[in-house]
Amino acid sequence: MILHAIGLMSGTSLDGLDICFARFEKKDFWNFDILRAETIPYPKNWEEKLRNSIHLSAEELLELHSEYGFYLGKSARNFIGKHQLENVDLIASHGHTVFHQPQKKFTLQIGDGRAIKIENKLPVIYDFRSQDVLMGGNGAPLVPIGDELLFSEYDACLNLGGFSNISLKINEKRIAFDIAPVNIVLNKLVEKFNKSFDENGDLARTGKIDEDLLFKLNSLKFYKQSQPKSLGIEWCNEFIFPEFENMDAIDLLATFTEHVAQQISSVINEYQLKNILFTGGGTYNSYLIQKIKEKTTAEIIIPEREIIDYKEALIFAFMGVLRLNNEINVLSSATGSSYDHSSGIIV
Ligand SMILES: Nc1ncnc2c1ncn2[C@@H]1O[C@H](COP(=O)(O)OP(=O)(O)OP(=O)(O)O)[C@@H](O)[C@H]1O
Ligand SMILES: CC(=O)N[C@H]1[C@@H]2OC[C@@H](O2)[C@@H](O)[C@@H]1O[C@H](C)C(=O)O
Repeated sequence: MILHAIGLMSGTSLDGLDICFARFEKKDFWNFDILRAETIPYPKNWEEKLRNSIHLSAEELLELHSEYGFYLGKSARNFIGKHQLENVDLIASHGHTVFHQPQKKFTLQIGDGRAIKIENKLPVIYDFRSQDVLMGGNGAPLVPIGDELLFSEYDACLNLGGFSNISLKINEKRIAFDIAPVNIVLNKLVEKFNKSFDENGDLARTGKIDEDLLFKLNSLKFYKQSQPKSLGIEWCNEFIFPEFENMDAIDLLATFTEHVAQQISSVINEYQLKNILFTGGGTYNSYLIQKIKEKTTAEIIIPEREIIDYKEALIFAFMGVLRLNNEINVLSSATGSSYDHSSGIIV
């Protein structure tokens, strides 16, 4: 079986919309080939709209859900036109997460899939997380199904995005969980320097680690919880940002980078991982990578740019393919829901 799919992913860092067009073929195993991929940076007004979405009234949020759906649909249409793609079988869209509170059984990714369908007249699969949280799961992370079926040659896959999450296999069972917030915090800290991110970790490199703050951060309850577990921006607002009052921004960057490196390496060491595939924009933060390497003997594998940047969009495209075939696309061992299932609304 061969299917060609587009995956749309809007990450927590709000740097842009990742679009990945890939070919998937199932023989004994699934194979993939990324054919085209692109990040469409958000225009300032869209970045702001999405960033402010948590403060909207219910009515305004519904309006944004439609408007952003058309934005996604048009972006996919432009991408198809620009690359003259004639064989797209489906579009799978993650949407943009506004609220994520699995303990209260809700999660919201805006960007109405029906609007994407109107713009493209192709099968669209969207809303991949809600079913899982209704079933008592965390609704995240979802990419482990792709790690399991497309990247099984690695001991573990680790994503350094807005948050850091890992998926790994123990006793033939794939588990996954969020490790710590990463770029969502680092990006906020560099706003003071009129930058959108700490390129290669160069600012953090010059700062001084505040041992008291480091201890406080490492003592947060989340780090002691057992998996499955996941983080949301609400958690950073409540537990991370209040710790930052009155401190030098450079030292905060240095301390937080050290904190992330410690949390990540402690997971690598705890599970005695031998080789780990690193992806997500934080992989370009050479200072953070250097710090992680100093704290573990595991092999850190940094793949080609296409995989670093588009693995998540690729896996959402793949989840759409699985959904269309009615195959399992959410692993309950990763999300903590009651059983493996095939998730996503098809229109
Ligand atoms: N050269 C670089 N040096 C340091 N950090 C970088 C570099 N390039 C990208 N980044 C970081 O990576 C971020 C983007 O990463 P990515 O696109 O993986 O995040 P995301 O998809 O929004 O997150 P998530 O996976 O949590 O949804 C940027 O906002 C920036 O913080
Ligand atoms: C609720 C939500 O959007 N979670 C994202 C977020 O960004 C990274 C981390 O937090 C991960 O749990 C998840 O995304 C990835 C793609 C996932 O579900 O696997």
